[in-house]
Amino acid sequence: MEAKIKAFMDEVKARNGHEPEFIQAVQEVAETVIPYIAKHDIYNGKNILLRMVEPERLISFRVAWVDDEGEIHVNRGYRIQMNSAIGPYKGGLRFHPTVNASVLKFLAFEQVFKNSLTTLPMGGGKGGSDFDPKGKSDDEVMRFCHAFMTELCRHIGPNTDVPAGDIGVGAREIGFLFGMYKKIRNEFTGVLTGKGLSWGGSLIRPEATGYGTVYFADSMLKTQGKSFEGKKVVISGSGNVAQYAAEKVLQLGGKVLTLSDSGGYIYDKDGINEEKLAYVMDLKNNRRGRISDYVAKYPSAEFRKGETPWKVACDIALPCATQNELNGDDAAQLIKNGCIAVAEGANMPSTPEAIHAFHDAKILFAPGKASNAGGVATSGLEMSQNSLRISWTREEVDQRLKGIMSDIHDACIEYGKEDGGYCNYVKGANIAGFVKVADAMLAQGVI
Ligand SMILES: NC(=O)C1=CN([C@@H]2O[C@H](COP(=O)(O)OP(=O)(O)OC[C@H]3O[C@@H](n4cnc5c(N)ncnc54)[C@H](OP(=O)(O)O)[C@@H]3O)[C@@H](O)[C@H]2O)C=CC1
Ligand SMILES: O=C(O)CCC(=O)C(=O)O
Repeated sequence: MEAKIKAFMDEVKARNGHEPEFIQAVQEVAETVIPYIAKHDIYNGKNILLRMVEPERLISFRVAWVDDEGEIHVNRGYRIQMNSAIGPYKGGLRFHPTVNASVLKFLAFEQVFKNSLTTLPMGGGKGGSDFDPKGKSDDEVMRFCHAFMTELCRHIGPNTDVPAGDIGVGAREIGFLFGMYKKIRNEFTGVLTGKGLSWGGSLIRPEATGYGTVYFADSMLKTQGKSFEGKKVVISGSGNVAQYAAEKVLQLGGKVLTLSDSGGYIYDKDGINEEKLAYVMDLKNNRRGRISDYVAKYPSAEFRKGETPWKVACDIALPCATQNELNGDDAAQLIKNGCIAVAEGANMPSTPEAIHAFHDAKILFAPGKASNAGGVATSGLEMSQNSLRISWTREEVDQRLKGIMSDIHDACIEYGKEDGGYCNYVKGANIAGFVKVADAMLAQGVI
């Protein structure tokens, strides 16, 4: 089996050698899915996984825009249309200086499995730009988004490809992107998700990724008769996912000790309660400030510059910032401090070494493609509401989100439970996600 996996990865590396994040994501899937394929005749000899690692379409384009001083800037825009076997391409747009083809291909690849796990009919895609919205005025962000959509609009549509937000793309950016799509195409349609409530958005979509991550972690804890009640929780990030993960942890009786951004993390030993979280939401979403500002408002908290929060002793860790933010040493520290569960709100935040450490220690570990799938699942619910031209209530969407997260948890258990009872959720998510897409690809022939 080792030889088979190596031969497969050699071929992937030969074609994508300069794309480390993409290779990392594929390696993790290959290690769990190739042994499964070997035991199931219908997939043998079809090169399904090799077809799945090649994007159906990779679009790259120039985005030229003018800043407030009249200076012209050029960024690179992308859309990776990875796999459409089970539905239109679906996945977020990331605006961040680290964006490149490797990062977006890893995200698009993960998205294929994640979207399959949601049980909704969505293929996988991802896109974005190396544009950095940080420090830009609202007008500059608007001009960039309009320029970006001027090209992207040719490649997307409600039955073709439906983008949404990700790092650096929130409600403000989705509004500007939607406005330009509508103007150019002269149609009001559900072409993006994460829209404002008065123009086609869904209740609970802003909360969905963070809430879903905590629902998934709660399901994992329940398998051991445990819950969030009274648990110390360490969270990284302070953006969309981190904020609503923190909100749900508080609702379930947990104590949130940390939040972070790329400048460092804040540690509040008294806990970040609802009032403090409301301050963070205003700071980040309206004033667009830094997490370090928290200690000026709440001086009993500490700001630890340039560090990640994994040294803080906790029961549960929720990495909700970015890829590879939690390495093998961090994992060892968490385990040493008695951490019992890790659920990824971000995409691929744990390095392979960290994941091996969690598995070796047999602690509960949920990979992002399972635990953060609530965001895209609720985007799928937004698409359904747009098609039906109706709006479901907050309670109705939340109930559906809970149901979907519980079904994903069950699917991971079905495919990931090992002898001795430990559930390898990475294996479970990869195989459960693979089966549905692979079966659709088999049915559709070699295309
Ligand atoms: N939004 C969604 O619905 C979904 C998001 N995700 C994933 O969740 C993660 C967070 O996304 P989201 O909350 O939407 O994004 P936001 O832009 O709202 O927030 C991102 C947060 O992560 C921090 N961050 C970004 N890059 C780094 C870095 N290199 N080092 C340390 N901190 C960093 C940011 O800090 P700073 O402001 O300093 O950059 C910010 O606090 C991403 O991995 C994303 O792919 C997954 C599923 C759905
Ligand atoms: O809501 C969506 O379509 C995309 C969410 C996303 O980008 C993700 O799940 O990583």
